[in-house]
Amino acid sequence: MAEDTYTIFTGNIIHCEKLFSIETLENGFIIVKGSKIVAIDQLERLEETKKNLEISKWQTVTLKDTQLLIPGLIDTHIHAPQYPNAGLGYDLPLLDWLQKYTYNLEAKYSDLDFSKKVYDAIVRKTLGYGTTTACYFGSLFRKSCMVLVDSVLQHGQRALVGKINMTRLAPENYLETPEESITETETFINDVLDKKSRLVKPIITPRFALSVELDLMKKLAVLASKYNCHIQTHISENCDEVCTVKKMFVCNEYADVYHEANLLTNQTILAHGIHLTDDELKLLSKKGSSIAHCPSSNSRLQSGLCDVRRLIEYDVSVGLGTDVSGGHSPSIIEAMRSAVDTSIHLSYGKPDYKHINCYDAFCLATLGGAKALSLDDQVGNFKVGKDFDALIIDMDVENGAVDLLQSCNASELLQKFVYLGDDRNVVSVYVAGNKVK
Ligand SMILES: Nc1nc2[nH]cnc2c(=O)[nH]1
Ligand SMILES: [Zn+2]
Repeated sequence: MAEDTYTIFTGNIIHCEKLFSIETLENGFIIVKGSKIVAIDQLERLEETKKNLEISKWQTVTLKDTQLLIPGLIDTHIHAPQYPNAGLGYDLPLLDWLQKYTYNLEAKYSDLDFSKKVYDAIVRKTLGYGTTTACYFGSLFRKSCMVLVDSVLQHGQRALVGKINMTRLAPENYLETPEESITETETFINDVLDKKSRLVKPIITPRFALSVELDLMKKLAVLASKYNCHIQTHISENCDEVCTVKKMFVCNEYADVYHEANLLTNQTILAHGIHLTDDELKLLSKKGSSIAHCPSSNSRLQSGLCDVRRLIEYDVSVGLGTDVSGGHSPSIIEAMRSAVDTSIHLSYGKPDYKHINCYDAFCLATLGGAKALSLDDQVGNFKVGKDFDALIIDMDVENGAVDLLQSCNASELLQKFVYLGDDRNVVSVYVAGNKVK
């Protein structure tokens, strides 16, 4: 959208106003100027608002009764190079799965043509499912990670992109020395910053504690501080992983390792966190570090059931992640369903346990993700002043998975979307006011 033109969206609007409360406007409007939301209200106040804002030129997008305007979905944890393995190799738990399937695939990304092919595909696919912001793990290879950055820029997604750091416990051709790890990461950060994009930022990405020695982690924390960068890694995903970390680092808790390395900041996002202890959750809460909840992956790799309710009670920010290809699906719609299922499974036999519902999952996939990535000053809901990252959902599309067969109000359309929706129901995608689908 040109900076001086206004676009007025009218129709059903739903967003997570604050965690975990939904605002529904059955007959509402949002006014967008350039990349920003300048007004949101009930339709009867549109004329008055246009007058107040002195809007003389605008275009209108009028939603159908079967359509819904919602904030863009946020994937807080996804491995772009693992996309070719989505749906494959779920016969092994985490540590064996990494050795047998994952590192061998990721080692292929020294090939930049292969990188381009896969990265274009995953960025287009996630945008198609309505992921307006993605927090990507790349591969070990800096140049390949820049190919991912270029795909993201080309297709107009908002993203954090990380070059993995990994110096041990993988095949020879997929390791770097600690010296290379630091210099390549700093070069990568500068190369991404040189793109001068508002939408795409670098993120420091030590793979997990087993891949990187403490001294290197400390140096990466210094880089994060120097460039004010986000940090991402994995934590407490699998019981064998937790035991091995405790033995290798001679520590009481997994989180102590990251704490000692100064990697726990309020811009740190940790994937999984299934087996965290109460003390670790207190530490994460104190540090303002967040969890990327990846329920599909937790099932596919038989890692366990992550209790999101418990994380929220400890005041730890939570977003949703697909964790492709630990997770089989690149869709955050699927992750919302899986988050509800996991929570219901945890509630069995506990009469007082309040499992999360589809509205909670929607909050996690939007404002929750934005908070987890510390991007909630920019995205996550339709507050005036934020960027317009949004989806038009239509639950009555031809050849979709859903036959609507009755009229539905806005809340019912959202329920249908969470439980039955897929990319065919995501008819338009906007990132910072630009229509990218
Ligand atoms: N799910 C998952 N967990 C990890 N822990 C370390 N690396 C990985 C990975 O690639 N996927
Ligand atoms: Zn992961």
